[in-house]
Amino acid sequence: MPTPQFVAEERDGRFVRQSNRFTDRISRDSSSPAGGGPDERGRWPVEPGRYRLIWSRACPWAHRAVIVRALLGLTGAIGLGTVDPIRDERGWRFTLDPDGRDPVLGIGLLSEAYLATDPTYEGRVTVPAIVDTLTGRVVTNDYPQITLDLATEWVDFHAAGAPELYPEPQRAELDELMADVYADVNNGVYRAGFASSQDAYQEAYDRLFARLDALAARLSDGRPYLMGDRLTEADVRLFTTLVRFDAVYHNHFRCNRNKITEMPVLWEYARRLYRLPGFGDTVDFDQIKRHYYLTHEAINPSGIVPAGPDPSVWLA
Ligand SMILES: N[C@@H](CCC(=O)N[C@@H](CS)C(=O)NCC(=O)O)C(=O)O
Repeated sequence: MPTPQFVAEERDGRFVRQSNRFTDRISRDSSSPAGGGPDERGRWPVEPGRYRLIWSRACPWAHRAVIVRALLGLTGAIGLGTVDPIRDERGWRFTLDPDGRDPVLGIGLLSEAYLATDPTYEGRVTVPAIVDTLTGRVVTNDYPQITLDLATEWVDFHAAGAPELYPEPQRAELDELMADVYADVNNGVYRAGFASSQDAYQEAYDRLFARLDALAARLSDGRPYLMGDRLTEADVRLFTTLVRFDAVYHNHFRCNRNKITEMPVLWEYARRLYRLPGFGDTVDFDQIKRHYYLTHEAINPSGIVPAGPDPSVWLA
């Protein structure tokens, strides 16, 4: 049975994210033949049509992979399975599919793929996960690496004109920027929301808004994207938190110094991204809100899902 979400993941009132993951990779460097499993370094061969990305529309970490897959034109090369935004005590379920089973993998619960990979697995069953359709095994749930590998290992299958999301000359700066965005923003909202002491909450809140102010200052020179004129992985990573912010984090996670709609530079930037193919068209506010407000009982015991905010502001 999967571990309940976020139990026992704290230290001194501070929320600590799990680190155990499946960390194999799909790589151009794999020495395995087509149809083969991982090589001695855990590298699976790049093969269009073979792998299936499993996501929840609610999950910001999984959402990044879906945006990157769309931006790079990999929708035909890598399949997509969608779990129900509401986990029950068995974890993520394919209840949105006919007969409650993923039509390609034939499983009803994502945990089946995890246990097929490692029958002794006791970590969290998380999305995103990339599953091998030939064996039903989880290749990776290592979400930071998944998107970087889509950008760098799948280049032979990118659409013509696809953006270079992780450009070599900018990697040092990008890595530093993405580390800050992760610590203070992507994970920062969770650190505020799941803090169980006032001090831990305050620290996360302060760091979150200091970082958002710094990001707004960075964008205030008129650049369209964080790294300048070109869209990169950093924009994808920031977007998935910004798009959930007013609907969930501001209220549910008490990140309420202000809404994103009240930060003019960030709001304009977020809406610019929202309008790009792959971004707004992969956002589902209903599933996002139902996931957070219905499954974090400790934070929202009534299970009431707020009616607002009006999502049409994103397209105004
Ligand atoms: N927890 C993952 C990141 C992805 C993640 O947290 N996904 C969430 C959904 S947003 C999940 O699947 N949670 C299920 C659980 O923690 O049991 C990790 O740190 O490796």
